[in-house]
Amino acid sequence: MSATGGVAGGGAGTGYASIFVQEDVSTAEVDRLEAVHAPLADSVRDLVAATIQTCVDEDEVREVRAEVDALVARLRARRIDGPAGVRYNAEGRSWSWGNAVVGERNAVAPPLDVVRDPDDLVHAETVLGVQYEGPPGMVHGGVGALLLDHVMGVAASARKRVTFTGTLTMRYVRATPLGPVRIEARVDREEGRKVFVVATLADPDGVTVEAHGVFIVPSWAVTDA
Ligand SMILES: CCCCCCCCCCCCCC(=O)SCCNC(=O)CCNC(=O)[C@H](O)C(C)(C)COP(=O)(O)OP(=O)(O)OC[C@H]1O[C@@H](n2cnc3c(N)ncnc32)[C@H](O)[C@@H]1OP(=O)(O)O
Repeated sequence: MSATGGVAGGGAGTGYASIFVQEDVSTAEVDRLEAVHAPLADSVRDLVAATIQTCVDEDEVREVRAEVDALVARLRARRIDGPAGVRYNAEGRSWSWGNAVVGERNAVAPPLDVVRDPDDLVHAETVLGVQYEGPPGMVHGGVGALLLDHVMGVAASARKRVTFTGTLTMRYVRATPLGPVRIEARVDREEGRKVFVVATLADPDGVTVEAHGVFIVPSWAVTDA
């Protein structure tokens, strides 16, 4: 999120008009809310991992389930109706709390902080735990594609330009062990509304996945800026 600016977008008929929403809220207030909610998502991540790994007895599992159901009911007592969408303020701060990769409130998302360097290399690091397993002890191939897609999308989208994934090609060079990973992406070239992006996913021993993508500035998002 820190790598993207606000995007005035989602024209009539696109279906996106209601999810790119400008809000009259200060950056300080958005930061304050994130500081309250992000730790809850962290705790839920721990809950997911604990649910996979627990060896407690069956009665304990049933009791924990009842407690979790009660917590869910408390959180749902007041809630938005539908997805969190992408929001931005007049200061250019954007936030997408439900995003599957970077959503600050989304426990499904690994805690991925995407950074854009001054030379436009976009990168992110995270540790993939037991929740992301595919082959035994290894990262699920779709999870690798998910992370790459997002970081590549940030690279393609640049500051005030929004792009959508058109085509993604993955070459799985070798299996990625669960644990620390680094994703890097950069724009290779542009042709009209098409942005060609190259990227890698790596473990500490080197590249495990190479990716090429075509990201498209949708016709409804074309601006003069
Ligand atoms: C606050 C804001 C934050 C914003 C977030 C920032 C970071 C977020 C990061 C998120 C990252 C996660 C990101 C996600 O998860 S994005 C979600 C996954 N992607 C989608 O859902 C996309 C669905 N498809 C579409 O919306 C449209 O089909 C698009 C927008 C792709 C094109 O529809 P449009 O009507 O505009 O296009 P056009 O027909 O005029 O064609 C234009 C040109 O493009 C070429 N072409 C067309 N389709 C494809 C294709 N599939 N592959 C390759 N090329 C394609 C076409 O030949 C033509 O080329 P040329 O003939 O001119 O040479």
